[in-house]
Amino acid sequence: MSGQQRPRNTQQRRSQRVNREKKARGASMVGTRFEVEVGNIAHGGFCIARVPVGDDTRVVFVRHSLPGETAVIEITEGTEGDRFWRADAVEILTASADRVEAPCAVAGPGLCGGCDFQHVKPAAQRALKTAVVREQLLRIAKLDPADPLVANLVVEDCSGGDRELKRGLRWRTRTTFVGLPGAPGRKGLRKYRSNDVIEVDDCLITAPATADDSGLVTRTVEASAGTRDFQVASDGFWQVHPNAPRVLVDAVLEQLQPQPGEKALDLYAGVGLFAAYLAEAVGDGGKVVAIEGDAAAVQNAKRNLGMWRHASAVAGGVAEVLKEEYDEPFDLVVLDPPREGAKQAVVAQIVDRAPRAVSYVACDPAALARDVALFAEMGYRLTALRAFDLFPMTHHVECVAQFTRRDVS
Ligand SMILES: C[S@@+](CC[C@H](N)C(=O)[O-])C[C@H]1O[C@@H](n2cnc3c(N)ncnc32)[C@H](O)[C@@H]1O
Repeated sequence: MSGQQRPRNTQQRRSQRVNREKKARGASMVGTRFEVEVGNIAHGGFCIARVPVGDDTRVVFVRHSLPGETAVIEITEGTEGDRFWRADAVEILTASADRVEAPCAVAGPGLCGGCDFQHVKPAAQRALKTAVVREQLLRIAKLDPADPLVANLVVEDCSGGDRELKRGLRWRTRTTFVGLPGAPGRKGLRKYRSNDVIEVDDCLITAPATADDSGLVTRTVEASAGTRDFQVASDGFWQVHPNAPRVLVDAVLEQLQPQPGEKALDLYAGVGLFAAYLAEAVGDGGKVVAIEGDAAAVQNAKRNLGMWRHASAVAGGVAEVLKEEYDEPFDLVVLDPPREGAKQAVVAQIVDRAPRAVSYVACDPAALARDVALFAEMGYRLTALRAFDLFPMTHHVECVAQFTRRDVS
């Protein structure tokens, strides 16, 4: 379509707008190479580098690199006018002592987008994640670097001594493969920030026996507070790392210290993992309410909590159910929201119930940091923090944060 032609439909209008914006941002930088010194790790699995552009510098988010390395990077996204570019490290000139040969043959520039840290020793991966969690808490939640919760934070190894898990391999109990276009029967995974698929016959972070995809599956959790079975839809939410349920239940119970007779909320409850352990601990003089948005998960939570009359599972959005059905005090709250975090409305609802302790299971440290700031504004201090390496080889990290009302010692 020429510049003079009027766009005929929304798609053409959008593509005209995108072209105009691209022109304003200058020529594409994709494919351009620079030699850089790689700086700190950032949230998202890349390191920060800067390249000179005229009198200015440009920030570049570099994958497949490590802090302190010198490397040749190749720009993968960005135009001359953009404030930052994305790049892959395509040649390492001075390697970090933390660098290893990636165990996976499809990890690396332009290949599978599933892992970020295949080229990093497992212990060093945890150190990178520790740095990211700290940085988010300092920058977003404005915590003091000298605060022992920040200064002493260490992302914990969750392999439990298993040889493959210790190497960061064979931990994913669920992986969604996609069909390889034009090759029936062959499968793959998507490239980084792309819809292109790369063939992956054997994903090394995927556990050998993954769930089949029909009906219910039984998951057994052996936590310190006892062994329990849970019914989960095979396509429903369940913690992906085999040790995650145990590790998270132990951390949450350690933070909440539930007592007989107490009232507890399990928010974003899934099939009632935390609610079940809380129900046992508070006993029939107490009360546990699990709130979950996914109807199938709620049906399974009802089954999983069925043996306790003082425990119930309720379907609906957390903010709405709390407001409409549970506008009453609770002693304890555990929440495990999706990546975007709990946000203002839910934090305010939690604080309104005046719990003596809150345990917050967070899969995104930036969202956690935003919610730490909200809790602080509303009178709840961050009083304990643990972080777990439940997603080895990727930049993801799980945190469990305890908040305590300021007037509770
Ligand atoms: C990270 S999972 C946690 C599940 C559970 N705590 C567990 O460990 O198995 C988050 C859950 O929140 C649910 N969810 C997401 N947004 C919600 C909302 N606004 N209200 C209620 N549940 C929600 C999802 O369906 C999902 O089951």
